[in-house]
Amino acid sequence: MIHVSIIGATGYTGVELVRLLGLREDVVLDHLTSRTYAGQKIQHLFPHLLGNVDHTCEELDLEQVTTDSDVIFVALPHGHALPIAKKAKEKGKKVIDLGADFRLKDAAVYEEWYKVPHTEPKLLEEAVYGLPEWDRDAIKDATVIANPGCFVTSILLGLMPLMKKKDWIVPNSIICDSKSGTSGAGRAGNVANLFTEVESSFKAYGVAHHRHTPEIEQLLTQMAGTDTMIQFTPHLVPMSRGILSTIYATVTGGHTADEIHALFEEAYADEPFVQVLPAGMWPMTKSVKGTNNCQLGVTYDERTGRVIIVSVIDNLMKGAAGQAVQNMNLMFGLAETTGLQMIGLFP
Ligand SMILES: NC(=O)C1=CN([C@@H]2O[C@H](COP(=O)(O)OP(=O)(O)OC[C@H]3O[C@@H](n4cnc5c(N)ncnc54)[C@H](OP(=O)(O)O)[C@@H]3O)[C@@H](O)[C@H]2O)C=CC1
Ligand SMILES: CC(=O)N[C@@H](CCC(=O)OP(=O)(O)O)C(=O)O
Repeated sequence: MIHVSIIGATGYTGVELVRLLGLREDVVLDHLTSRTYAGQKIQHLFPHLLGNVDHTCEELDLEQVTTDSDVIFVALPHGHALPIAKKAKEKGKKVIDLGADFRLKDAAVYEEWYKVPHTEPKLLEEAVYGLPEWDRDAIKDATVIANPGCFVTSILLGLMPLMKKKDWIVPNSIICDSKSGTSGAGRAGNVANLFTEVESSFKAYGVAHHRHTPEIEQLLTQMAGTDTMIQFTPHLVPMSRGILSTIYATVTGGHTADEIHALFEEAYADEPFVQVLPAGMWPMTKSVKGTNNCQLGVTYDERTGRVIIVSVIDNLMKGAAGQAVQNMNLMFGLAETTGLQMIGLFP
C-alpha cells in the first residue's frame, strides 16, 4: 500500500488527484488539506466524488502528514512547496510538486521569474524533472519530483524527437503558440476568468514574458545539447480543460515530410501516453479530455521550410495530476500506466 497525502486537495489539480487516486486499491489517501474548507467533506464540496471518497478536508499538519504518508503531492501556488519538501526529505518521504518550485535548476532564474526567494537550493539540485518520456530512469530514483508545467509538457513532447536529433532544426527558430482552457488558471476567484469575460472570446496573455518560457528553454537546451531560445505566446480560450500548442521551427536542409513523420512515430512507438496521428490528421483537445494522453500531428511545409507540430493534452491530466500519478507509479516501481489507462470522452 502507498500512503498518500494531497496538499491543496480542493484546487483543480488537487481534486483531480483525488479522482485518480480515490478508488485505487494500492493507495491509501491519508490527508486531504485545505485552509478554506477544513472540516468539510470533500464529496460535499465536489459532488462528482459522492459515494467514492469519504474524506474530510483538514488544515495542513506538516508533522502528521510527513509521518503518515510515503508520498506527498503538493498542489499549491508556487513558493509553498519549499518547506513541505524540506520536512518530507528530513523524514525520508517523497514529494511530487505540481507547482514550479523545483522546475528551474538555477535558483536565481526562479527568483527572477517567480519573484520569491528560493530557500532550498540543495533540494533544488536533487530534484528530478518529472517528464517520464524524457528521463524515466531518473524519476524512478527521485525523492523530489518537479512536475512539469502544463504548457511546457505540450511543447516538450511536441519538440523532443527533433531536439534529440541535435541538428535537424535551427534551434532559435522555434515559435510556440499555445491555447489553454480556463482551469489552467486555477480555481481561485479572478475577474479575468469569469464566464462573462471568457465566453465568446479568445485572447493572448503573458506575451513575451510568460513564466513557462525559461522552463521550456531549460529542457529544450538539455535535449538539444545547445542553448535554445523560443518565442512563446499563450492564449486563453473559452473551454474548461485542454491545451493545444501549435509549434513551428525551421528545418535544416535535406529532410522530407515523410522522414520527419517517421521520426515522431519511431520516437513514441513505445510510449503509452503519446500518440502520433497518421500524416494529414490533426489532433483536437476533445480527444484527450480526462485522459493522460498527448496527441501529436506533424508535417513539414516544403514551401516555407518549416516543420509544424500540433500537440494536445488535458492540462489537468498530462499537464498536471495525470503526469504526477505517472511519476508516482515510476517512483514506487509500479507499471507506469497504473490507474491511468482510459479512453477519452466523445463528444
Ligand atoms: N491548473 C492547471 O492546469 C495546472 C496547475 N499547475 C500548478 O499546480 C498548482 C495548483 O494549481 P491549481 O490546482 O490550478 O490551483 P487552485 O487555485 O485551483 O488550487 C490551489 C489550492 O491551494 C490552496 N491554496 C491557495 N493559496 C494557498 C496558500 N497561500 N497557502 C496554502 N494553500 C493555498 C487552495 O485551497 P485553500 O485556499 O482552501 O487552502 C487550493 O486547494 C499551482 O502551482 C499551479 O501552478 C500545474 C499544471 C497545470
Ligand atoms: C490559463 C492559465 O492561466 N494558465 C496558467 C498556466 C498553468 C499553471 O498553473 O502553471 P504551471 O503549469 O506553471 O503550474 C498560466 O498561464 O499561468
